Amino acid sequence: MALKNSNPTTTQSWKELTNHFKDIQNINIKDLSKEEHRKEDFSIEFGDLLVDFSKNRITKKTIHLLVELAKEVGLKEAIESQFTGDKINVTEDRAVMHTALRSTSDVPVLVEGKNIKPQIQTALRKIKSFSNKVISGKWKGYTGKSITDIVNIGIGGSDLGPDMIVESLQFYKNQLTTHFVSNIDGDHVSEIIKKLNPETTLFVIVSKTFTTQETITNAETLKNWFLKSATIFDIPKHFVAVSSNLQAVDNFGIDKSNVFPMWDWVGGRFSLWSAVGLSISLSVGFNNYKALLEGAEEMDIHYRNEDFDKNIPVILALISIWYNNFYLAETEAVLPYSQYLKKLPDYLQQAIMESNGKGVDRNGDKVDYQTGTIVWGSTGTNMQHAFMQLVHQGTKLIPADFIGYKQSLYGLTDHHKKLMANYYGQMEALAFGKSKEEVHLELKFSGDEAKINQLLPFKVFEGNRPSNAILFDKLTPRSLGKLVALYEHKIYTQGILWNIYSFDQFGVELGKELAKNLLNKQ
Ligand SMILES: O=P(O)(O)OC[C@H]1O[C@H](O)[C@H](O)[C@@H](O)[C@@H]1O
Repeated sequence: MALKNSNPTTTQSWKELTNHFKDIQNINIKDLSKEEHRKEDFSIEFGDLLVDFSKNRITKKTIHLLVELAKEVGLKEAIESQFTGDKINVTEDRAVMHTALRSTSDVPVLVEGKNIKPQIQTALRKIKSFSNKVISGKWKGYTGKSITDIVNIGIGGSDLGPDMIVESLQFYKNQLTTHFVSNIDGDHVSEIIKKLNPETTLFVIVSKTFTTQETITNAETLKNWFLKSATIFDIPKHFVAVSSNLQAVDNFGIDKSNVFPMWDWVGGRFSLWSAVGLSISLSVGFNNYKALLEGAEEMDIHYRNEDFDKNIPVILALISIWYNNFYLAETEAVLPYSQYLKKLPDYLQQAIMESNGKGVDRNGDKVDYQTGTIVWGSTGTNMQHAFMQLVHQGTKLIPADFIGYKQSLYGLTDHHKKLMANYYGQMEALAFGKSKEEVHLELKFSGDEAKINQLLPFKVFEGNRPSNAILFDKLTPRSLGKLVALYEHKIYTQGILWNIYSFDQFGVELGKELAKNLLNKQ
């Protein structure tokens, strides 16, 4: 079924939202927090995940109207179209099937009339058996030694996803050391080479197209380095590839049996659930990799079936649209209170900004409203000592997602108590601020009245700055899968609401072409 094509700003719901915004734009989160049952009414619990969105400039009416907007633009049908294999990536004439990669149901998913589930299962079995061989030490290098180091060679979606997950699941890691080479900057690969022994290193070349300049250049450099110690007959023991371009992989000299599939119905930035996640499976073992997929599937089922007002990705997408299109907020912060998630903001920048950074609607017309949010962030508590000043007292409205965990992994309870006190403390400070009266009272004992009056304006926190608390019990492969899938569905929801295509990325091409032209002229 084709996606509905309508300018959201011309819908009845948008008109009502515009009027509603005029009525409540000066609403204060502090006043809203006094409402009875505010927390319960503006929270969604889903297994080990609790999303509290009560600290937002929204009322029940806001949510109601936003949900109406989602209905009016055909979100329900759009979600079904995604899950059932319609070619919703219209500009590239492709289905978008990352959800099928993690589906454990027997229901066939047809892409161009062909059930894609069997090939997904075959690929998973291959990932499992290969990972087991390498991790157990049965897979030997050219001198008979077991593998100690994995080098993932890729960029964009073929790097950010696996890198972020491996970093986030460090606690679950096995004895293998995993490296990621992405940048065309030769100093990147050179630094990694310093750490490697060719006899015990496995190279995983990940590129959907197998034409990406950075990846192929890095792969060639690493192959040449490897061949200083080994021969071309040793390549099958040390080089594997993940790609949909079998011819190019063959030309590179990779053994056919060492190729893991990629399909055109999986977008690069949504590909860590495919064999692009091979480095993840090698690093944390296949069972943990599978648990990651299962967590994502849980979120898929929730997204597909839950009513919009209880649907976590939909609600977070709608609230974000409220700020983006009505309050005209330009950016959003993602603030994980876990050092493990330090690469999540980078990963989400590609997922979100490459998907929804579009200025033309599904009709091909230039949009006259804001799309794609700018996302940025870093881990708490470090960022409290860096950029949070601006979020608390600057002139910009920056809605923020605070991601936290009830338990820490190593169980240092003293640390964790302090970490979570900061997690909640920051959200409270943003929402409720500190009034003149409070500041005055605080300063009363510390100086004369003139000094107090001089300092007062600088110490006041306006508050009324929105945040969402995304709280899991514990960081596990499963809960991480759920978290990443949450953001994936938020992206699609927003793309549907903005009437744009979220799955192409033509905007990255021009710079590549120009770089090529410049190279050719040299
Ligand atoms: O996997 P590859 O074909 O090498 O592509 C790697 C990356 O490069 C492109 O420029 C796109 O912007 C990304 O979406 C993609 O993930």
